[in-house]
Amino acid sequence: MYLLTAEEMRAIDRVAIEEIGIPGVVLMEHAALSVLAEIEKSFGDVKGKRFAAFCGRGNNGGDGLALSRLLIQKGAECYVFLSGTMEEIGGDAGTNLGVLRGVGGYIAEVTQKESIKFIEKQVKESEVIIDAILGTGIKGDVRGINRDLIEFINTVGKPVVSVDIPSGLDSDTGRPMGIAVKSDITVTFGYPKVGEVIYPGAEYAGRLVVADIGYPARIVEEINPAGRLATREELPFIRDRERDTHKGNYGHVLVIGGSKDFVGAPAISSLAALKSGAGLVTMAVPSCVAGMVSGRILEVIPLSLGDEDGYLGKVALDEVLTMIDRFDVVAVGPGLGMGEPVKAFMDGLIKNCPLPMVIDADGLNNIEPTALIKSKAPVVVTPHPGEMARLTGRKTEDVNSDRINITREFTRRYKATCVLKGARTVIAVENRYYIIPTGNPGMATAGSGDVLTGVIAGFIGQGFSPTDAAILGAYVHGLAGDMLAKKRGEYGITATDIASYIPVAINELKKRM
Ligand SMILES: NC(=O)C1=CN([C@@H]2O[C@H](COP(=O)(O)OP(=O)(O)OC[C@H]3O[C@@H](n4cnc5c(N)ncnc54)[C@H](OP(=O)(O)O)[C@@H]3O)[C@@H](O)[C@H]2O)[C@@H](O)CC1
Ligand SMILES: Nc1ncnc2c1ncn2[C@@H]1O[C@H](COP(=O)(O)OP(=O)(O)O)[C@@H](O)[C@H]1O
Ligand SMILES: [K+]
Repeated sequence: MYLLTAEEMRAIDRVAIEEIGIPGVVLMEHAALSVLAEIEKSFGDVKGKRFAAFCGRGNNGGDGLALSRLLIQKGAECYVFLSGTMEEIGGDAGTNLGVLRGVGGYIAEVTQKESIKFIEKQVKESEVIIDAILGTGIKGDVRGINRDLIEFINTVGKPVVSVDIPSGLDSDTGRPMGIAVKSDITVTFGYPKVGEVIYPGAEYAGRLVVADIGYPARIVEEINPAGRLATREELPFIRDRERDTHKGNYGHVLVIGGSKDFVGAPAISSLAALKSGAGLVTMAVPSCVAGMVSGRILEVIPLSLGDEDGYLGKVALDEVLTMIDRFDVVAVGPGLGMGEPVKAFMDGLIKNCPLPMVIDADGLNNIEPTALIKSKAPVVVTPHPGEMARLTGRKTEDVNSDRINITREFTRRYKATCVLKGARTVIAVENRYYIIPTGNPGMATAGSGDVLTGVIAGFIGQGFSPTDAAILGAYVHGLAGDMLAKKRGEYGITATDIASYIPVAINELKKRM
């Protein structure tokens, strides 16, 4: 699903209204009708119910005024609070103000903070608050009475429905512009806005409903926004397995990892690759830990490589490269540890490996990103924000505050599909990026990233392109976590639990495809 910035949304509005000739007030009516429909769906028949609608002076306020009139016509009581005076409202919003007055709606002008105490009673009597103060037209930090009203709405303790976007939220960054409404439901028009699906914006938006208000599809296609929200319907298609096939048809994944410091990580990735449907998985670890890990997963083929003081190094590299044509894809990094031998191993592997690679964890911690440019085959990197910080010479907080741009920049510079993990994983591929909506804080647990590495490699082995495998893998990984959390709660989920749910998640997805 397209994911839009405020500028892209404005361009769509402009083409729809000025070039195609759809009157703005028609779009506004559709917008209001779509919010009404969602209110009826969520709160039932509106007849006899009380609403408090806060309307700003721009078009977002106009949507709110049209909605208030529709509510009144359906038999609801609706107090309308304008953040300004009626004279200040013009254009399509002005038209709707006129119509609302025509049907006899109650309208109060709230122009200063001191007046809020006079409306408190009416607001507290209302069952639902409608937030139509600010939309995508916000400029700078929220000022004046709009700020006071947002502050007030957040203290009332009634369900809030936001029109298009929670007032005060930046449509592009998902950050409040000083302050923002904390909504229960946001009905957004046309397409979701970037800031509504990434954090912290997603938390402000509450349940996000995307409403079609009649923008012709060709407008967005021509604008071709870079952002996409990964949705079930648009995921790479997972085919049924053909009957006359064997394990050789589903890819042989080579997982390389482990060191004297970490023994479990490559095993978790190997298990996950199998759970994603890989035909064969070989797990290569330094010989010093081979005895500890091989045999833990009976289905995995163990491969013991030469070790250098407990780490993989040059000898291991030669061994891997000699037998590389036995495999279809390499997943490298989990548990490798740090140090010179590992650096040499990773450097040589990236330069010489002819197979697609998924590089994670210490596979990333031991390289400079410029090394990726020299890879012979497509590479997927799966850093968490800490790893991304090291790769790009930033602080982790800085990575997290600009996740999309940093991920896109990484892919552009180093020619690798980049998966930046964390709440709302971002995946950059060439000139697009995807936000993965699945996953939950229960997945913030040791080894859950190793599961993702195995799943992506497993999908590449089964014939998905590395970018498709990254998108599908991240979605499935998060869905497995969500299904687990739904069943058992978010506490105490382990990485192997997530791996064991990968087949369940794939099955669930296939049902809807
Ligand atoms: N016809 C269309 O295009 C359609 C548009 N649609 C709807 O319109 C919305 C976009 O409308 P928009 O562009 O009018 O801007 P909007 O979000 O109402 O904000 C402007 C108002 O906010 C104020 N304000 C701004 N910044 C502020 C700040 N920092 N602090 C305080 N105040 C601030 C600004 O005040 P001013 O600068 O004038 O003092 C002005 O009053 C969009 O989200 C969707 O809901 C749909 O109906 C479909 C058709
Ligand atoms: N709050 C969250 N919401 C969604 N996904 C999360 C959340 N926390 C963690 N995850 C997911 O869990 C995985 C954690 O990976 P990572 O940090 O590499 O862990 P590890 O290094 O222990 O394997 C990532 O895929 C990440 O997206
Ligand atoms: K709003």
